Amino acid sequence: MENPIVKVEHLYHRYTTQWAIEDISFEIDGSGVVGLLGSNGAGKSTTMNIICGVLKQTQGKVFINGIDTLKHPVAARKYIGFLPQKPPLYPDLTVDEYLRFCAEIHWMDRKKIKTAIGEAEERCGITHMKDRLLRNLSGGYQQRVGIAQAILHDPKFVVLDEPTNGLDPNQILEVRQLIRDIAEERTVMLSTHILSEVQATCSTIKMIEHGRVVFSGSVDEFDSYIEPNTLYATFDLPPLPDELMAMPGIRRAESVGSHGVRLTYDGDRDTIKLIIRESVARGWEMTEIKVEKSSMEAVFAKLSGK
Ligand SMILES: Nc1ncnc2c1ncn2[C@@H]1O[C@H](COP(=O)(O)OP(=O)(O)OP(=O)(O)O)[C@@H](O)[C@H]1O
Repeated sequence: MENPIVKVEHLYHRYTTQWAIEDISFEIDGSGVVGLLGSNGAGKSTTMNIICGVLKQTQGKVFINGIDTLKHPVAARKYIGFLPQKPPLYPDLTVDEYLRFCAEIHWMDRKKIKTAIGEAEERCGITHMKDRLLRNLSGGYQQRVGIAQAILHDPKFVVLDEPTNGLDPNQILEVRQLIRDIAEERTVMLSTHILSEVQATCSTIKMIEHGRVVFSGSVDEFDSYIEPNTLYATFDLPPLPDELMAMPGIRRAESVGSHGVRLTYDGDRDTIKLIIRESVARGWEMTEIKVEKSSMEAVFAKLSGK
């Protein structure tokens, strides 16, 4: 059986006396984008830095494609591309010079470097900037160069620490599209605390709080983590909220505009059926009824204990 691209086993780290992360374990496999979520200081960067071999864990193991990162760090790193929170760019180099330098520190085969740089530049939409000094690039282009260095050696696993931080809204959209593109043929893990970013780019989520994994699953599972208990209905001849509150299973009712009503209910499908029957019987002329899920923000707040 093939090894998962990443396996983290009982990972602990402390910088000083307190644990920054405690007993983190997970596996990641297949292509797509995994979102690493968590509040400020939750332990995302610590986890990513350890996985990428730039920080040595206090305890626990990381395997990249089955390779133990402590025993064989150089072999493991061949499979990893990493864009840290602060991209390691050298402002006095041109894009081409910088990517050549990165290829050399990845010990890439010299004969393949030129082609690899050309491909990475094309992929990241920076070919026309290849002779520009990095200091003269906009934040969005600098981020693309950072992503280009992370995919230059064609790694199976790419780690991006807050890749859209500091970009303007247009640059954010472009970089997210680029991330989705590069995740078509490899696994990408990105950290963020922007929930719309997770919805726009990720297929699965791992959430860390106080150094521990508090959620692991699909974006849909995250969305449905809080049992939905709100209904939204519209009527051509809406009833008074009190009429709805008198029905079994309805806890609250409030009017929204001239035709809408938001209802807090007991979560039972029979309550929805009852509202529909009553609407017909009493001539309220219902035009829509839907279950409203909790927002990602509400799920995030619940999981982070806030
Ligand atoms: N070099 C360091 N020395 C001491 N403590 C540190 C160091 N780096 C991080 N920490 C602490 O470790 C904990 C986890 O930090 P980490 O940077 O991993 O969190 P994060 O989830 O990436 O946060 P953010 O979203 O703010 O980047 C925090 O309490 C942080 O203060």
